[in-house]
Amino acid sequence: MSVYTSVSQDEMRAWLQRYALGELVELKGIAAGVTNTNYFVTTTHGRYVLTLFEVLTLAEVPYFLKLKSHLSRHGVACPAPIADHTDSFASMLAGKPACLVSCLNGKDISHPNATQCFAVGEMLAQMHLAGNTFPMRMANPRGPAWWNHTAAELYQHMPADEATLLRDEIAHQSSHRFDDLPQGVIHADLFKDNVLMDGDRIAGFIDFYYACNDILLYDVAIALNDWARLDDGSIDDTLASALLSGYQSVRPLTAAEVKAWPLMLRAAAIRFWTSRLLDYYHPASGEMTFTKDPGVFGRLLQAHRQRQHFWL
Ligand SMILES: Nc1ncnc2c1ncn2[C@@H]1O[C@H](COP(=O)(O)OP(=O)(O)OP(=O)(O)O)[C@@H](O)[C@H]1O
Ligand SMILES: N[C@@H](CCO)C(=O)O
Repeated sequence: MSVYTSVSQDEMRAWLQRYALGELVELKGIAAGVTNTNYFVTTTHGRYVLTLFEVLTLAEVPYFLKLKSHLSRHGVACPAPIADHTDSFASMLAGKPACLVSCLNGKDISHPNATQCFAVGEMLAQMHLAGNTFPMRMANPRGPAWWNHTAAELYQHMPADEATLLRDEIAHQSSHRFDDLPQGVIHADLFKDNVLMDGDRIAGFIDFYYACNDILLYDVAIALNDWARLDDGSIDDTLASALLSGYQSVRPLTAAEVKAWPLMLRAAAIRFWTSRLLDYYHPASGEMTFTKDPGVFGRLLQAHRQRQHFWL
């Protein structure tokens, strides 16, 4: 399904000469994934994942690959990019920027248990600490400025009560400053489908393509809003507490973060409500889109606004 760009065995064999990875044994397309083309590549040296970037340019890719390399070198569970004989992580293949990363032994899960939520929180905090020494910088492409101007265009399409809620929440968020909160490298999209699990162990975080510099607590809120959310849209107290305990077992939250936490959960809900609304009302033309339900995040925002207890 998500093999948009086909790579032939011959093309792959020739491209592999750039690497010290032996000879091609098998090349197999991966059905999962929405944005990029991915293949499992087996060589005489081992198993790797090939990604052909369908949107990012060759100039844009190094930030993400260098970040993954940095995190992996620091022990954070994520794929390690493989460097070629020119010491580059990416080059063109079949007309697209392409890279090879280590293949992780795990699967994404849709119904995590508390142990798994604890492990995700713990690894996220490890990632935040390891990110402190990453020298490159990236602004958040989906921060408040983005949701502000994107939502302004969406209100006209939305049911009036939902538009009022989104408008009111964005105004409320704009009146708060979070400058005193710890910042660093964040994943910014740590949903369940972006973590491969091996039982209760994290095999690896994947899909770093929204990674950027921003408020660390915002990343925790994004993860909690997905990992602790049940099928009926409600947040499970046990899963939420487990994720936060895991996080704080590595990096305890500051007093300023504890104070900002309720609003941060709401900010994280706005981010994905807005992006899903955008996909819903304006699906990108010519692209195969798999629109996810925006309403989930509207209801979650409403629930967070009424919540009295925040698991801290
Ligand atoms: N390093 C890896 N090791 C093992 N499997 C991987 C690895 N990277 C990706 N996969 C598999 O490939 C699938 C698709 O990857 P991914 O979700 O990154 O696709 P994408 O199209 O690049 O991103 P998205 O779906 O978020 O737009 C994953 O669900 C996972 O099954
Ligand atoms: N994780 C996002 C999609 C990728 O940004 C969502 O579920 O809306």
